[in-house]
Amino acid sequence: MTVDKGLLIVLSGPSGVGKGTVRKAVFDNPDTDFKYSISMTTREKREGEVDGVDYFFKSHEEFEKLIEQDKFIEYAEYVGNYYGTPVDFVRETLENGHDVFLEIEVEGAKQVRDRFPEALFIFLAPPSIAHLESRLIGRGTDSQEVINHRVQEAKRELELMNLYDYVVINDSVDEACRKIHSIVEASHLRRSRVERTLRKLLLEADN
Ligand SMILES: Nc1nc2c(ncn2[C@@H]2O[C@H](COP(=O)(O)OP(=O)(O)O)[C@@H](O)[C@H]2O)c(=O)[nH]1
Ligand SMILES: Nc1ncnc2c1ncn2[C@@H]1O[C@H](COP(=O)(O)OP(=O)(O)O)[C@@H](O)[C@H]1O
Repeated sequence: MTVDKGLLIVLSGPSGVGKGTVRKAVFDNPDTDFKYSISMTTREKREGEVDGVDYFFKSHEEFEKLIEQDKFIEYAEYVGNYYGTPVDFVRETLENGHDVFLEIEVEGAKQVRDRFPEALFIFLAPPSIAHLESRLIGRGTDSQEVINHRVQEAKRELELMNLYDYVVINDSVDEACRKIHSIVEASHLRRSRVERTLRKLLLEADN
């Protein structure tokens, strides 16, 4: 562990909990100095989305070639499309001492745990299942059948919560953002303390 390297921050949670909304609010805050890792995806670009800003949009063939070349920290298939985190950007940015923020679904987050166990894992949870369902309905992007499926999936995904370092309830978006900022701050302080103590003990052991 070296504190001059950046911290990898992973925000995950069930579909419809508000990951995208909270992530946007975190990056709208001018005090945020984490770097957002733009994912690659094979899904269609939506109206208003910009290639290289919202996602790097790739064909299935391009994405599978990148998988073969081991270009992802993690990737997952989600509702019929691939989504993945490019490895080069994350490694270079962390090496340069900047914190990197990932907003990804739960399967991908599991893979990040294996490759970056020192990362900070934050689970975004809904205040209740009823809130989750009404947010999915309110978003207006899915049929009732897909919503029912997502709610069933979410119940399974909620059980993964205990694998995370922190759980943030997305009641108010502003409050969730504030909590994420203080969790990151606390993690930096903890890392510095641990490293200082470790250095001191190793120095003593050498003498
Ligand atoms: N595993 C993984 N999931 C991702 C990545 N990028 C985005 N996602 C997740 O993919 C899911 C679908 O994202 P998107 O198609 O933008 O739709 P929406 O967030 O449901 O409106 C969300 O849960 C995102 O958090 C990634 O690089 N890896
Ligand atoms: N704290 C919140 N209170 C009320 N509605 C919210 C909140 N957070 C997100 N939403 C709404 O819930 C829906 C799902 O949010 P979204 O960010 O798309 O979720 P995810 O990225 O986790 O799938 C959106 O319509 C969004 O506006």
